[in-house]
Amino acid sequence: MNLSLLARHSTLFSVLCGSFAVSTSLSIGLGQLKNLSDISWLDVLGEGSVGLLSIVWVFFLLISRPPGKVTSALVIGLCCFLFSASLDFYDEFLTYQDAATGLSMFESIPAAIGMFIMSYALYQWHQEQLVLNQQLHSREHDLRQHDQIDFITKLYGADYMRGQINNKLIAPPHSDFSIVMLDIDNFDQFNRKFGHAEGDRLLRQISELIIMNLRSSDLACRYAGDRFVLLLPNTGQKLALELAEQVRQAIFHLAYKPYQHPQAIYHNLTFAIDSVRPGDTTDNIIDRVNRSLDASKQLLYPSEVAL
Ligand SMILES: Nc1nc2c(ncn2[C@@H]2O[C@H](COP(=O)(O)OP(=O)(O)OP(=O)(O)O)[C@@H](O)[C@H]2O)c(=O)[nH]1
Repeated sequence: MNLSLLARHSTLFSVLCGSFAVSTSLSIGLGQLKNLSDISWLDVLGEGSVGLLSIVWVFFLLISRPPGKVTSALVIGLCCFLFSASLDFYDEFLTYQDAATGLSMFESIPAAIGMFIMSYALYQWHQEQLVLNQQLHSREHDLRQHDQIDFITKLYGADYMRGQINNKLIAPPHSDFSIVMLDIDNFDQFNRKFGHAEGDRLLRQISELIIMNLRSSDLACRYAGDRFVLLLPNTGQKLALELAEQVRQAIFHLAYKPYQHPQAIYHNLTFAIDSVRPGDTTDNIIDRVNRSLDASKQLLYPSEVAL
């Protein structure tokens, strides 16, 4: 279970605690304890479970979704629901005098409002998912092999990439096929300054930007660490250069804000391009583009790249 998103939802966490605190104070302030014999334990179990499960739902939302309008609406809707559920739960232990009977009369109103808010948010979530599915579809070429997907970036890994290059080499006719290898500059420094979890988040965002800038026929893979490979079928070197430069520009303009760091951090990529030549094998293409990238890095950062 990845809890890294939890720390970014402090406001929503306060809303959850606030709704719980208000319902508890209202109930305790206005009610009087029932006799034990008047308590229906079956109702306590049922209503207690509803409240508890609402909290579990909020927890899973907070660890699954990034901050944003849809997440806020889902959590606020659930908090309204939890507000009613907790009043209902306290009802089982408390009786209210005439002046406070309004509380039990109106206790279901927040739940209804919460359901409306959640319905709206679920519709927005559905729209969001349609866009994501479209992106997934375009990067997958109809074939998804889950065991070959990189856990952090959700891109295909190096093994899948090798398989795809192999297939391309053995399948005639041999049209233009270019390979771009990209490497994030100074990623190690970023990792050391902001931590590994932030590094993972940055890798994810960069991967999403890469996908968004590719055509439906292209494939992006995570080769290793901060190094990515783009496989571009039916693409000569000139077009490959244009595509790689578009990706570089997109990432260069990503204003990435690490957690609790007010200033945006910008990143550059270095890339190398190669095209399949007659008699090539998968290993020598990868080796060639790898060496070409190392050479470019060495020119840009002479002291950092090992020979
Ligand atoms: N957060 C995170 N870091 C990773 C992962 N895999 C590799 N790294 C880190 O990526 C960094 C790669 O370092 P380098 O190869 O020196 O890359 P660099 O700092 O970009 O240096 P240049 O390529 O010369 O610009 C190291 O700090 C690795 O620990 C990962 O999955 N997540």
